[in-house]
Amino acid sequence: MRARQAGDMPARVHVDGIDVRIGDAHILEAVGLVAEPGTVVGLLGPNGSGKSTLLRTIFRSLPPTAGQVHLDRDDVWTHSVKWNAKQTAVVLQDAPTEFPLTCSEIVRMGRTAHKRLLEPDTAFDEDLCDAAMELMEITSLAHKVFSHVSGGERQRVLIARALVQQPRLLIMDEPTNHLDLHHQLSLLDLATKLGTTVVVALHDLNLAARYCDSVVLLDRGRVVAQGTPADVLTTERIAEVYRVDVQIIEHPTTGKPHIMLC
Ligand SMILES: Nc1ncnc2c1ncn2[C@@H]1O[C@H](COP(=O)(O)OP(=O)(O)OP(=O)(O)O)[C@@H](O)[C@H]1O
Repeated sequence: MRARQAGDMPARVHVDGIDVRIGDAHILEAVGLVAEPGTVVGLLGPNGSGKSTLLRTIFRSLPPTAGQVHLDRDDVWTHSVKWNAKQTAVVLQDAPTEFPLTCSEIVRMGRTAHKRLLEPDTAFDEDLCDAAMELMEITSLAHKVFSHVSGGERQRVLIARALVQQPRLLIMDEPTNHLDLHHQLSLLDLATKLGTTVVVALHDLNLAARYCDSVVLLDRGRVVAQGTPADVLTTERIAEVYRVDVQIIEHPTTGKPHIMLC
């Protein structure tokens, strides 16, 4: 399944000098990052370091106090919600569960950004939704009520909804949280193959090292380091930022850094 519409290119994301202040709290300070088109960029950092807040400024949910977010040449904050919905799909940590809708209806909602009000689904929409549900292994859940399925199943429904949106940028906030090991690996493997640009907040450093082209390490609202996982994830930095002693080896199969607790 392709994550984009024919003719649409994956976005280049440029976040520059982002500050977020809420009341007296300075939550993000001069944060910047670049996600090259079609790459997977991991946002890492301890609890409260600012990952979700940064993602919210990128998908136009929380206006920054200063700084800019560009998708290619477009400043997302100068465009409408509708425009942004055509570019960016978002999978968040805590999905509302009160919808009286089936899983299939939730997935179909992903097509809304590309349609006019009350425009019926086409055969193309149907095919896209069927393919996304198959890919996320949720076809058997199609007629189940979204709020009645498990946390991991709900997460996979929401990922399928994001895929049918055919975004140029896919943002995911700790998408592996509710997923079992098989679905964690297949989701991140899929992220590397979609061809769209992906910015994903992750807690699992080994998954980040394995699947991300580059990572941005945040601590207390500031970028500590960014670059390839091998450059950023050093024993010294992990000890400093996470307050945990680790050993790092080269994974015998993937050749990627593999982090082990001491
Ligand atoms: N609306 C708000 N008002 C005040 N403080 C806030 C608000 N939203 C977030 N914060 C604070 O900003 C900081 C960063 O929060 P954020 O959710 O971005 O962190 P995170 O890195 O995503 O954390 P986690 O890994 O726990 O999900 C936290 O200290 C949080 O308490």
